Formats: sequence, C-alpha cells, structure tokens
Amino acid sequence: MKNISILGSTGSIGTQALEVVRDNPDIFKVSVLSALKNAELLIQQAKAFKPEVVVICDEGQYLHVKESLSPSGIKVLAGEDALSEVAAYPQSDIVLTALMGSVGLKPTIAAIKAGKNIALANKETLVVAGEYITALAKAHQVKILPVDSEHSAIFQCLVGEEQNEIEKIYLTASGGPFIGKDRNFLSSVKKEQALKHPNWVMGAKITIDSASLMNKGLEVIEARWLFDLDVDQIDVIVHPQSIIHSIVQFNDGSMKAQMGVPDMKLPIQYALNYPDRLKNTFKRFNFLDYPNFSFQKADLETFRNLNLAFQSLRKGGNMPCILNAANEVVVAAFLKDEIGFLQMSEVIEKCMEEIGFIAKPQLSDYLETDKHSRILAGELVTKNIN
Ligand SMILES: NC(=O)C1=CN([C@@H]2O[C@H](COP(=O)(O)OP(=O)(O)OC[C@H]3O[C@@H](n4cnc5c(N)ncnc54)[C@H](OP(=O)(O)O)[C@@H]3O)[C@@H](O)[C@H]2O)C=CC1
Ligand SMILES: CC(=O)[C@@H](O)[C@H](O)COP(=O)(O)O
Ligand SMILES: [Mn+2]
Repeated sequence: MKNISILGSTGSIGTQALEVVRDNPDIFKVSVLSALKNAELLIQQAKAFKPEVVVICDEGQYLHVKESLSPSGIKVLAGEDALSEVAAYPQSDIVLTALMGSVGLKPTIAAIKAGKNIALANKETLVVAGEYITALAKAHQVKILPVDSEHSAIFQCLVGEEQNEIEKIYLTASGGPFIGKDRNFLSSVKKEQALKHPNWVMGAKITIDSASLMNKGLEVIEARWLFDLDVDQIDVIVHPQSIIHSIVQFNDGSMKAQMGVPDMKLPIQYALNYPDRLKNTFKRFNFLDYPNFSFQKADLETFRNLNLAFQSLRKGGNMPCILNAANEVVVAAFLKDEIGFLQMSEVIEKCMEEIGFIAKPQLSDYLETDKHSRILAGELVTKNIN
C-alpha cells in the first residue's frame, strides 16, 4: 500500500488524483489532503478518503473544517506554513504537489528533506528554483516524478535509455484557444475566451498560461531541470490535437514519442505508481478519430511569453523566478479583468528588466526575488488600471 499526500487536493490535478486512488483502493491510501479555501470539497474528500490530516490554508475556515471533521478523528491544521509541516508527514511515501503557483516551493523542500518522493505537478516550483530543488532531491536521494503531461511523456520515453544520449526533446503545445490569431485580435480578448482550452480542462491559472503560451515557457524551464538539458536541446512544436504528449530525439536521430488521449489521470497514475503501470479503464486512443495530426512552428512574435521564458532560462540565476512571480500576478489581474491579454507580457518583461539579477541565488534570494517581482508587477498592474 502506498501512502499519498495530496497538496492541493481540491483542484483539477488533486481531484483527478483522488479518482485514481478511488479506482485502486488496494494500492493507494491517502494520508494528507489540503485546500486553500474550498472547505466544503475538502471536508467531503476527507470523509470519503479518511486521511490522517487535512490542511485548510484559509485560517478563517479552520473552525468550520475542524467541527465538520471532529467525529472522524481526522487532524485539521490551518495556514500556509502547515503545508510544509504535513509535506513531511512520517507515514506518507509520496507527495503529490498539486498546488497552484510558487506557494508549492516550501512544502516541496520540506517533503524532499523528509525523504519523500515527489509526484510533481506544481511546475512553478522548478521554474522558481529548479537548480536548488534538483540538487536537494539528489542529496536526499528522492525521486522527482513528473506529472505534467509533456514531462511524463519524456520520462516514459527515457525508460530503458539511461545510457543513451539525448540530442534534443520536443515539447508539444496545443497552441491554446488563440492559435493562429494576431496581436490585433489578442488586444481585446477576454478571460471567458482565454479560459476555453481546446483539449484540456484545468485550473484557471494554467489555462490562461496555455492561452498565452506561458505554460509552454514554464514547461521548457521545468524540462531543463527535470532532464538536465541545455536550453538549446529543448524545442517546442505546436501540435493542436494534444495526442502526442512530447518527443525525445536520441543522438542517432531516432525519435520516441508518448501518445494517448488528453487525460491527466494517466500521468498522475504513472507518477504515483512508478515504475509499474496500472491497468485501467481510461478512454483509449483510436487512430480513426484522428486521421490528421498536424504540427506547426510556435509564433514567438505574437505570443511573447514563450520568448520571455526562453530568455529567462538563457540568462539563468533568478530570472525565471522573476518571470514566474510576475506571471502569477498578471494572470490573477487578467482573471479580474484588470489588464488586457497582451499587457501580461509587457509587465513580465518590465519586471525582468528592473528586478536585480542574481547569478547564483541561494534559497533566500529566490524567496526575496519572488516577493519583489510580485510587488513590482502589482504596481505596474495598478498603474495600468489608473
Ligand atoms: N490541471 C492540469 O491538468 C495540469 C496542472 N498542472 C500544474 O498543476 C498545478 C495545479 O494545477 P490545477 O490543479 O490546474 O490548479 P487548480 O487551481 O485547479 O488547483 C490548485 C489547488 O491548489 C490549492 N491552492 C491554490 N492556491 C493556493 C495557495 N496560495 N495556498 C495553498 N493552496 C492553494 C487550491 O485550493 P482551492 O481549491 O481551495 O482554491 C487547489 O486545491 C499547477 O502548478 C499547474 O500548472 C500541470 C499539468 C496539467
Ligand atoms: C495537461 C498539461 O500537461 C497541460 O500543461 C497542457 O499541456 C496544456 O496545454 P498547452 O499548454 O499545450 O496548451
Ligand atoms: Mn503540460
């Protein structure tokens, strides 16, 4: 039996992970669940899956969750710091980081230090501090098992290829809802349009990131650290069907791709039960449903975020951390109709120009950079509103 902690259990990845657990009661048991503010769903999940402890980060809802769960004997903790406490929960074998944003960094560090393997959905952690996290995982001999569909694809392609050299990888991108659109069109798009991802149903933040191609930018940085690649070994190819989840090209030119219908339950299940595959009833791919696969170049002129992410990775140091923090602020602002779609890149670029560059950041530098970039991005958003 594998004991799983799910940080962010009420979100898109968290709820799908619980479906995987529900379908495999002899294999998985839940130790920890957490939510930011969705107390009702957290209570419902706790009653159904009977973890030992739950965290409600919004402290104002602590009493409600505590009272609702008191007959069950489930321990209830509140506040963001409690995430790091439960990430190190002794009974758990693996921590699924399904939190949204750089808030995932500290609990991931706590889990690694406690020797837990990480099923990593929270890509922002590797974007912010990839060098630090991968070195820490190595030092503590813990595995970082990718959940992100593209990285799970690469990871699966690399099984049995440990001795072989990767020439490059291709991360596939759907292109999002605005594929083929120009900047004139993008200047007036609203969140309702941006939230309509063509192939995946996901949380709001990552869905906006997909629409702006920032998601692919974050994934390029995530791949650099997960697979120890040079930035020039990572390419993005737009594949609107999202069937081929990503591709590895080896040094003999041979390419391996992993494919299947878009369904995050598969990479979640693969990470949680790695290295063994589990039989399931997920929808199977049918070639005849897809007579045409297509591929195209990513439009980096129109979708500047992807370019900014590449630039940040080339520059290194705390630059991806600046990019990520600014992006989290502008996406939240766009979701509140406070700024336009194209202005998101403008604010991020300004933060990358103005926040102090640190070539070799320590953990404290990442935390400070995250804070400063958020403040500046917030000011730039406010200036834009007034
Ligand atoms: N959804 C997907 O298909 C994919 C997601 N990912 C990555 O996985 C991560 C999660 O994505 P997704 O599930 O879509 O996101 P959601 O927004 O659907 O869920 C986020 C979860 O984290 C909690 N949460 C959000 N903010 C905070 C915070 N500040 N403090 C504590 N808890 C918080 C939410 O609680 P509450 O519900 O109470 O708000 C919820 O449980 C992201 O990093 C995303 O990029 C990667 C690949 C695919
Ligand atoms: C499901 C998943 O892994 C997402 O990150 C997905 O890749 C988003 O799609 P695009 O960013 O390619 O539009
Ligand atoms: Mn992805």
